[in-house]
Amino acid sequence: MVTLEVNIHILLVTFPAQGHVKPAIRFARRLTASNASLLVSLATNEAIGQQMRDSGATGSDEHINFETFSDGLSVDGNQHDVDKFMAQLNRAGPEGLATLINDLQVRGRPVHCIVSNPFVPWVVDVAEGFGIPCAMLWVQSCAVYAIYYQSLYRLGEFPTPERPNIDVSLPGLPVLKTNELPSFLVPFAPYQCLADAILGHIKKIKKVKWVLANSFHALETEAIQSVSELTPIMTIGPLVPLGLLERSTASEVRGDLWKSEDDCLDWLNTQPKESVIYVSFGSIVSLSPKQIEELAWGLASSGRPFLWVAKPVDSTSEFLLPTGFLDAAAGRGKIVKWCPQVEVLTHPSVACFVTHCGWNSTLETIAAGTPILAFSHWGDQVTNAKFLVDVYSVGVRLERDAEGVVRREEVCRCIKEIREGQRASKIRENAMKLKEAAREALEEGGSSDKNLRVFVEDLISLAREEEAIRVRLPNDQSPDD
Ligand SMILES: O=c1ccn([C@@H]2O[C@H](COP(=O)(O)OP(=O)(O)O[C@H]3O[C@H](CO)[C@@H](O)[C@H](O)[C@H]3O)[C@@H](O)[C@H]2O)c(=O)[nH]1
Repeated sequence: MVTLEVNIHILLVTFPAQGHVKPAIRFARRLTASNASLLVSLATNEAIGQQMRDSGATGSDEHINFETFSDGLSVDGNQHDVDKFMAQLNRAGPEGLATLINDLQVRGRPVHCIVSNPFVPWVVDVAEGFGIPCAMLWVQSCAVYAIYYQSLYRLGEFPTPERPNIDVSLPGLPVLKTNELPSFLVPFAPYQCLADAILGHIKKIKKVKWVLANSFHALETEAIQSVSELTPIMTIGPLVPLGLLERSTASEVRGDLWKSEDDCLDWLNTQPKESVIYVSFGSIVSLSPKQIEELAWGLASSGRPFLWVAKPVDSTSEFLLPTGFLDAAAGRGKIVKWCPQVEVLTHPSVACFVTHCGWNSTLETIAAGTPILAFSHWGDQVTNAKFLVDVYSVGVRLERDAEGVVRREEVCRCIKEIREGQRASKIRENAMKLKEAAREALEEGGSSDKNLRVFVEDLISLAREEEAIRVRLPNDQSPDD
């Protein structure tokens, strides 16, 4: 391991959401494990910072420091109106972040590089204002990156209000129907502010020195090749705990925003091998009461044990299970509000995962080699589902009816399909091959390992140059003067 005379301090600014905090912490761990000269400060807004402290997510790690910046909202402020929240974050975030950077300088921790994940385009401007080199940690798939990039620059034909339903054909990707594109790109789709934020971030990509993607080459070879011809990208994933790939038993800072009900692992210990259906929709997706009802009765009538993460969207709402369901599923079903997903996915009792196909869940499942029942909702999830089912062939898609509901019969049909018959065997075989490919990407000399080293070496060279300039300059001059 190369060590430097100076420490290199990386400020990792994460969008305040579970699906962004988790890969950011895992990236921080990879960096600090790769070189003893690297220190990482992970920064998010005050509300999420508080939530992380409350759930014990900030755990101890001598090379990773947890910081917050102000977005002008109180820590217990209502963040559930996405439009208002994004507007506030865009308005107050830049000043809050600039204050934090100055404060770190005063505390003797000048920042050498800023890394941000998507949805916070203003971070690039703040970094530029301070003259600090900037990287983007892309926390979705490279295929999705390619789609957003080409939509931004209209490099292909995309749906418009006049022609909302077209097939989109882009190099290196399968033909995508409108409902397989990241939903923010579909005309009149909800959460336009998120489309603006993500496209706004990609627009600034020319000012960013490195784009580091949480993916791996063997998974997305063609998409990576085709997008690389347009704009540079380096895969450094999958950002999953190494224990998931059986490479290490090192403990991880888990980064959960909610207290995890770890005793579900004891319950899993009592279940037969490869029998349990694990069900979770990540941190943001909410199901309609009708959908909860259909899913519940589908699980109850599947005849199999299940572990269901039934999380209310926020502290003011409840997750209402249908009357009689708990009695019907007694002894066979376990319901929790949050679980240690990585441990669950690797538990020998788990047979398959009913997932919303968020990118972290997707990569964790791939790394665990667990077959998937794809139940996507919006954003990149729909594109991830397309790839999981039709390209990687590691899952089965739960189909919605004309009202947009996945009915109980469909739940049962898919559980049967992923467990029995020829397609099920092929899916299990493919899942094991992808797991192996994920392991290879991360092992020494693997594609993601090499890219991470390139990034770290670039940082070291930059720090050396800066140090050389500082030594040559008189004491009262900074390199920028
Ligand atoms: O009980 C649970 C449930 C989830 N998780 C973890 O929470 C994370 C969830 O991330 P993800 O699967 O990506 O879902 P979301 O939180 O919904 O992520 C949002 O952000 C992602 C990155 O932008 C997008 O890919 C998703 O579509 C978007 O919904 C994963 O690491 C899970 O292991 C737990 O630890 N315990």
